[in-house]
Amino acid sequence: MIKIKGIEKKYIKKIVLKDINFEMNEGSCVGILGGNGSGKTTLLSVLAGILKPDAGQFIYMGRDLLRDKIFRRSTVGLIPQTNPLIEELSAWDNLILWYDKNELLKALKSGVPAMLGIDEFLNVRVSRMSGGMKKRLSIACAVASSPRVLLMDEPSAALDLVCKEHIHNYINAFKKAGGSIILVTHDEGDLKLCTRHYILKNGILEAYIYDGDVHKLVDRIR
Ligand SMILES: Nc1ncnc2c1ncn2[C@@H]1O[C@H](COP(=O)(O)OP(=O)(O)OP(=O)(O)O)[C@@H](O)[C@H]1O
Repeated sequence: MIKIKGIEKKYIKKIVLKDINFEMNEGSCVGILGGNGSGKTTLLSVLAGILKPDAGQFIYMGRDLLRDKIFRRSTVGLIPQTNPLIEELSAWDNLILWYDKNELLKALKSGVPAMLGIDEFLNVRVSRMSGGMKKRLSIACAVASSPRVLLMDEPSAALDLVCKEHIHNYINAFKKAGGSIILVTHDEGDLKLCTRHYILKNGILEAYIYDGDVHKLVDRIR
């Protein structure tokens, strides 16, 4: 069981997150929805340890990941909105910054990089890659340490259908293997992968029952 308890965050005087609470089981995917500027990226940044919250806990296996840096590093993976890749380097050279060489060779045959089709563009420089190739490579880098909890910030934004399918297959496999995902998204396809949905609005997180009606969802987010 993963528990997010009482997360609060303000920037100078602007309160962005007010007492955020939710729980999730292993093998599930929680979708965080909300309008632009509602605080979704701030929430993921707090959970990833990039931003310090004003209050709150992120409990996994009874330990607070916000305070236990070493445990957090081996447990949580973040796939940010903007890719963390080095533009001048090839896919291989980026991957080798995250993986041990033998592990990488194995992973390219049967691990996440293989599932995401990265072997097809191993020697291509990041600066010459499409958005979809960069996103797939970012995911492969983020999961090098086999995290049990993945934080994904709009993984499907601006991707074509083939690339979305690669990423959706990966998300499903990750859940099936018992991993947990907190997914910030605006994408209809991503919403279907989520076992539960929440809307973040005016700093408050509320549960939402998504029934496939996007118009209803848009009205609620507005
Ligand atoms: N470093 C910062 N300093 C001050 N205000 C910030 C900072 N980062 C974000 N904000 C403000 O906090 C609010 C939440 O921003 P955040 O990026 O978390 O929203 P979001 O829901 O992820 O938006 P989007 O959907 O556009 O990516 C916004 O009003 C934003 O302007």
